[in-house]
Amino acid sequence: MNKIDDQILVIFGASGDLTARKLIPALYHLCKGEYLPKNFIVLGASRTDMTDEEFRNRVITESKFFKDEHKSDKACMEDFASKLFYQDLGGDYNSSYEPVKQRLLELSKEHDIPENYIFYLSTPPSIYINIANNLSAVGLTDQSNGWKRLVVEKPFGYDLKSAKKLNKGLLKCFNEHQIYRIDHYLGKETVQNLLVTRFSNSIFEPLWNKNYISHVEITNAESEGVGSRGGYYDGSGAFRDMFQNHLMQIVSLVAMEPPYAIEANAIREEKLKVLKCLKGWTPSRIRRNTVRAQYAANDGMKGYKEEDGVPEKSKTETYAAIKFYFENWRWEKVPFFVRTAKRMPAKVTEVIVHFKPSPKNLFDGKQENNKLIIRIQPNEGIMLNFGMKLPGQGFSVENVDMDFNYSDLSEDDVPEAYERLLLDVMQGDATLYALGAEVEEAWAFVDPVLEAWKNDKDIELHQYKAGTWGPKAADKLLGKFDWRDPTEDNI
Ligand SMILES: NC(=O)C1=CN([C@@H]2O[C@H](COP(=O)(O)OP(=O)(O)OC[C@H]3O[C@@H](n4cnc5c(N)ncnc54)[C@H](OP(=O)(O)O)[C@@H]3O)[C@@H](O)[C@H]2O)C=CC1
Ligand SMILES: O=C1O[C@H](COP(=O)(O)O)[C@@H](O)[C@H](O)[C@H]1O
Repeated sequence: MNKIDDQILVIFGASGDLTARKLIPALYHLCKGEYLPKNFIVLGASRTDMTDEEFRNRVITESKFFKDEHKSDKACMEDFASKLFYQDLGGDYNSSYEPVKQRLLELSKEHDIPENYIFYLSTPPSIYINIANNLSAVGLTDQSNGWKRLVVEKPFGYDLKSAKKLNKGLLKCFNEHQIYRIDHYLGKETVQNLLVTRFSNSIFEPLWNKNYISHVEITNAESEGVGSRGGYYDGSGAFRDMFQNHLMQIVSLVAMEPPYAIEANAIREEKLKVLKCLKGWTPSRIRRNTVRAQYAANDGMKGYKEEDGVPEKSKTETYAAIKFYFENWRWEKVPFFVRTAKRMPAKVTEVIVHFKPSPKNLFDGKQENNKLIIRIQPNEGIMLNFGMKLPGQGFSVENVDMDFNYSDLSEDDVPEAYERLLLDVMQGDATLYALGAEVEEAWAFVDPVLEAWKNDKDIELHQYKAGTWGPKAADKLLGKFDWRDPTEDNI
């Protein structure tokens, strides 16, 4: 691991859910694993009036995470807690950030830390530009005495127009290379492993194209409903919440060309290039190739419209399935099928690469195609499905699985996505963060679908029973293929 500069991480929105549930636990693990630099401080900042001690209580003593898992590690906890500080922003995020600046200078001096600051935006997105402007107004974007980085949480815009506005607003205060747009799926080990699977194994890459691949299928299923996030979710829906960002990132990693190196610019440029090859939409193609649906009450589970914060007449989709193509040499005419939903039978994310059949079936019975299944979560791993001769007379073929479980590779637990991503930004490595142009390209693809779903009366909002695999219409979308049931085996 590269040496990490001493630094201060400033979290805006530090009184919120993400800070307590994800960021602080991830930082604690990094501290426990001795990954943090020698001099490191977290400065929480938000409008809530709190002292340093009250902030520590809020995110450690009262945290469910620390109650559940880490009672015993007292010395570690105390060391970690001593790194946490808090700065009240006064009434709102628009007051001058002079007090934040003074506090940072004091902390830098006291703890012998250069003015290396990460500003992590963990507030509602509506105030991201305000925060950037306020930082710039008091000179906190100035890099003469230390580097400055900005981490931006999703959602990165609501549509192409707002994403462009956000990019433009942030770029007035920070350069592109200082901006880290977070997508926690890129922090998942098996998502990163997609690069290794493809580009470190000469047996896969020669087959990774239209000559050998029949279609690519991606399932992202959650068993939970929207829970307490109904208010947020209803303004978003499955397509914005999961497809535009996380699933488009996975799709780009599956479809991109080999990068010239495993480094930020090389990988991000290839992802951007392949997104530019996505085949555009026409109204009829959207009608034929997209399906949206909402979960209905079933088996003791509430329907979406009965969830807290969701309007009774909501038309927001909790299920989205889509078929699309890339127009390039590698993928011409290879359909990609992606589905994402809440309230499915299981929580699972997997990529399935379906290979074409061999040119002629020489053996008894129907020939099953080879499949490579990349399980992103849970039970991270890879499974290759291929035909073998059944023992005995004749040539009967049965498809068998060769599987590899990611946990067999190391005794260590698979690190949480936020740990990896936080450590990367601390080191200035943007490989697993999205470029502004990538985000805009993804919105350009998603926008026409959302527009049609809103306005095209011929596009139905289907229903599916909570706890099932979605509406029949999504099966039709696959034509002669079938969705794989991810619960049929456990890799
Ligand atoms: N929670 C999660 O699991 C995930 C969250 N995100 C994203 O991370 C960001 C933070 O999420 P989360 O912590 O859940 O959000 P919260 O709603 O908990 O907000 C974070 C903090 O922002 C401040 N805040 C809230 N509303 C406003 C407002 N209207 N104006 C100014 N400040 C406000 C509050 O602090 P105070 O009042 O003290 O200033 C609040 O504690 C969001 O952009 C979210 O989309 C992304 C992925 C997952
Ligand atoms: O960004 C989001 O992701 C979660 C799913 O994340 P996972 O790591 O648990 O797969 C999703 O529940 C949420 O709606 C969405 O905003």
